[in-house]
Amino acid sequence: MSVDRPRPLVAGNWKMNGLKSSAKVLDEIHAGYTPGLKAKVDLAVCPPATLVGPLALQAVGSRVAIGGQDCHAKESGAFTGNVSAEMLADAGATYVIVGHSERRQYHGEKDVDVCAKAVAAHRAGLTAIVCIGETREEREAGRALSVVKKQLRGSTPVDSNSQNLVVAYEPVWAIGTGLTPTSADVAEVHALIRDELKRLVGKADSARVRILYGGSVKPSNATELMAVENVNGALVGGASLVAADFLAIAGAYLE
Ligand SMILES: O=C(CO)COP(=O)(O)O
Repeated sequence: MSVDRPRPLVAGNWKMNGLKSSAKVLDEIHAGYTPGLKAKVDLAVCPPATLVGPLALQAVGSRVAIGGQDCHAKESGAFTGNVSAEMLADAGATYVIVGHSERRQYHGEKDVDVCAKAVAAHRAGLTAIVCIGETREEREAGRALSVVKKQLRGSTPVDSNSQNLVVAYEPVWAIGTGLTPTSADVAEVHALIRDELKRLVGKADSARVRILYGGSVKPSNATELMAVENVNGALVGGASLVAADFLAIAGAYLE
């Protein structure tokens, strides 16, 4: 293994799912995060904002990191309903997802907004998981690479480095659909992201940034997807709600 190859990260995005009773899912993840798995892969769980504090307390000492799913660009103020990166950090989060396609689609977030949120994450000491990915129409029009490149450039703050930035490639058409790109297509996009990262974080650090694949990752396809060059883990939606499935996906790194 090359010295520079980043340690993989498997992160669960619970989206708008999870109640207090979901603590048991985290318990099950703790129980299954064996020393063998800990040696190979980092785990993070990104629950809804209401559960960030409780799950972060529950996760103390477990090496499962907790993250938010979005943050406001400002530290505080009159922004009813929003949560700042500082609040997430205060609640015990160490990651925050920004620019998820569901935020871009349903909340009209543009690259510039995503970048401002990632800046906020860095200001608060959080690692930003910056999400990018093309729609079905864009892929069919042969524009996947140019869309991903533009989103990455527009959404990544200049102060990014391999510690405070994770990139998640999530083709919109693969999210929640059971569809996944071919390994060759994933490899092509991840190679482009790696190459662009040279410009964004510098050549030396670019090899250490974790680039996750997301979109219908399941235990049944994790081994193939995680083996693709420049794939350094997964951002998992639906399958992360079931501890056994989430752990089985992470278990791809034991093979
Ligand atoms: O959007 C996703 C993770 O952020 C992927 O969701 P699914 O794994 O449910 O397709």
